Amino acid sequence: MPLQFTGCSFGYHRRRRVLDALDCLMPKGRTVFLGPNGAGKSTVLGLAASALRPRSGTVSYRGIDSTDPRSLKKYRRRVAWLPQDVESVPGLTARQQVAYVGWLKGMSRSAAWDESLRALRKVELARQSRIPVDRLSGGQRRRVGVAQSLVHGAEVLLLDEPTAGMDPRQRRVFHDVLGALPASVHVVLSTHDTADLDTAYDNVLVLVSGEIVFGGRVREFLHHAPVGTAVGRRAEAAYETLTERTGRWDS
Ligand SMILES: Nc1ncnc2c1ncn2[C@@H]1O[C@H](COP(=O)(O)OP(=O)(O)OP(=O)(O)O)[C@@H](O)[C@H]1O
Repeated sequence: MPLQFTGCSFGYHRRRRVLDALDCLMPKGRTVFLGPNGAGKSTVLGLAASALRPRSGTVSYRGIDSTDPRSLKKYRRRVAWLPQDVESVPGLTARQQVAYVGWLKGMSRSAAWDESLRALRKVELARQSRIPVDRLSGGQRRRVGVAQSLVHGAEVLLLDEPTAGMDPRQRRVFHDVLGALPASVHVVLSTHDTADLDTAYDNVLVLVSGEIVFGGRVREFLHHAPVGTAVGRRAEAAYETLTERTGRWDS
């Protein structure tokens, strides 16, 4: 069973609901999560990470319910989340912070320490491993965040605009890291970048105003581009068709 939202409603504080009884299945493989600013992508990923709690409904992975306090720990061990803002733990170096996240996810101290360096190597940050995270650049901090999401070998990676602020080389490194993950790892990645969509991902989810307007394979998504669209523009055109069809502006 993949990651599943069932009748999930959520709003921040007492404000209007961002999600209203959302039913959604995030299938196996690499899923790119698209939608206009403010559509609710970060909210969905935060709920999937169990960092946010739905007002009603459930979020589960392979039948493990994140909204049940008895299974929350088990759920969190399977899931890794890279939020939009990677926080630095004051005083910790890049390696210490990545190891700390591994330990929080249930690894032994020594395994977390060893794996932290391996994860930092993957994102080409081994040389900066002794530098406090709050002294790294924005793009480097995002790479620490990617290392944090890799450290404990999670079954599900939830990545919220992971390449924002990365230079072109590091974006390539990131996509290589993604490509080298075992096929069994589920990846859900939010982005506004539709380039390379057909080669980098298996599935597409499009969210508009808290509603899924498309969920399916990349091939089916590309069929939404108007006939005659140049091959290089098909993903962008399909996205425009699907988001404009709703006739609403989200930002
Ligand atoms: N911490 C918060 N407090 C109050 N409202 C919030 C908070 N975070 C998000 N929202 C609101 O929830 C809605 C969905 O926001 P969200 O960040 O999930 O969208 P998004 O699709 O990720 O947007 P973007 O593409 O700009 O990152 C927006 O109306 C936003 O203003």
